[in-house]
Amino acid sequence: MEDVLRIGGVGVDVLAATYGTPLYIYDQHAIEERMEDYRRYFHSDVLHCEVLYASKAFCIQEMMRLAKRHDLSLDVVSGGELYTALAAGVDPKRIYFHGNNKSPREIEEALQAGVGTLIVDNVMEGECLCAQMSQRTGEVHVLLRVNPGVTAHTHEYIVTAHDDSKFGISIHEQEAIVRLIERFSQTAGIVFDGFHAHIGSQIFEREAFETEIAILGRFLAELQHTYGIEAHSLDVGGGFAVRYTDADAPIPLPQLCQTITAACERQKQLHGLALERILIEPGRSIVAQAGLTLYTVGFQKQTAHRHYLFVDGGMSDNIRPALYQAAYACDVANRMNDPKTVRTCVAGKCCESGDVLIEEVMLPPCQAGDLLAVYTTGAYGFSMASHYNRLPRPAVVFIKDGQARCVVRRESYADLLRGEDVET
Ligand SMILES: Cc1ncc(COP(=O)(O)O)c(C=O)c1O
Ligand SMILES: N[C@@H](CCCC[NH3+])C(=O)O
Repeated sequence: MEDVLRIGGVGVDVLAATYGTPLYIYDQHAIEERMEDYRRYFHSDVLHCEVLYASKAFCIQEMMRLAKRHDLSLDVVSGGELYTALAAGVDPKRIYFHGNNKSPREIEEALQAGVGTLIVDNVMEGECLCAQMSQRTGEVHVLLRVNPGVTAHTHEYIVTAHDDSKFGISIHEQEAIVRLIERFSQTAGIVFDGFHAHIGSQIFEREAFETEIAILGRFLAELQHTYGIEAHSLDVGGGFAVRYTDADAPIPLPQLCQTITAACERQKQLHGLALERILIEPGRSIVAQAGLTLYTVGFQKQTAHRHYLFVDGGMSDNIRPALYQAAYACDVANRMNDPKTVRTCVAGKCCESGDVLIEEVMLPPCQAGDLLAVYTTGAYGFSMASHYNRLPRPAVVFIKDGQARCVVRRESYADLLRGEDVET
């Protein structure tokens, strides 16, 4: 192995010298390969299969363009994500608009743009949509988000389908669901397609998805056989785990896709469902492993129990360790062959004791100016970045075929003042 880490054939020392640090670096080929793999493996002979990229994981125009090029649809959850997708030239019909509290204005924007499908999250939103549709012409497809009450084993902040979740209507509220679907059928322009559920994020167990689908199957059967409501589409969400450290063993993609398609086929057959189409919404598992964050090492210090190594970013570019106690792996990227002899705590530069990127990792002795690569930061890093402590957001670089290209420029101090030239 060379002393300097290379991404897509380019040395990270060259990238740091050209674009500065902190820097989000993506292997574009890895993203595209993953998109293709999803398209290849999410397949059924019985059901039409559709893959949506959950853009919240990493929402920039270039990602939207890649999704479009690889024929993925898009999941957006806000006017801002929708705006980004449209700006990138995504066909609005391929956009699915999620969110538990879309504003009336966002709904209006989505309808105006001709967004293909709205995922209605609660009864009030459904009523708001019906009211807006009765004032206009055109058509919108609707999926209703239901909460199947599945508790997946992941961090409590990213579980989305326990009984008291803020997302979706509980499948136990059948009357409310039936009434809402009736309202949809009475409203010109609304085409009710079926249901959506999403049980959480970074989920490792196949059984969680099998349980989700079995519960949804029984629910669809009850609606179909008791009320004559046919759901032609079922979107089972995303949440597929990735490998952040050696402790993680995600379900391999072919098995994951097979688990989902087989479970859906089984439910269709078991209950004689009218189901024709199934959808999944991977976000993290498309981009996380294709990305890393490159930092420059600054000062170090020894306390009674810890050796601290400070880097030039931190919770402002990666909130996940502070928010979810997320674990990451890293290397001193210009000393890849040096023996790892120092038990190190990697901390950021933000004014918070919790600004620790990696609690404990063995690293080689290193100096100010060395480069530290934190792996698997491609999802929910840039998209959850903040300006805390007025740190400008890092640049984003995509590497393909040995060529680097800056797809988001580094923010300047002047960018931080944008919007403040008002009523002084
Ligand atoms: C509705 C919905 N779909 C898809 C996703 C994407 O999840 P992940 O990035 O874990 O695949 C999320 C986030 O958890 C979500 O809330
Ligand atoms: N942002 C979270 C996951 C939430 C996904 C959106 N529902 C993470 O970084 O793990």
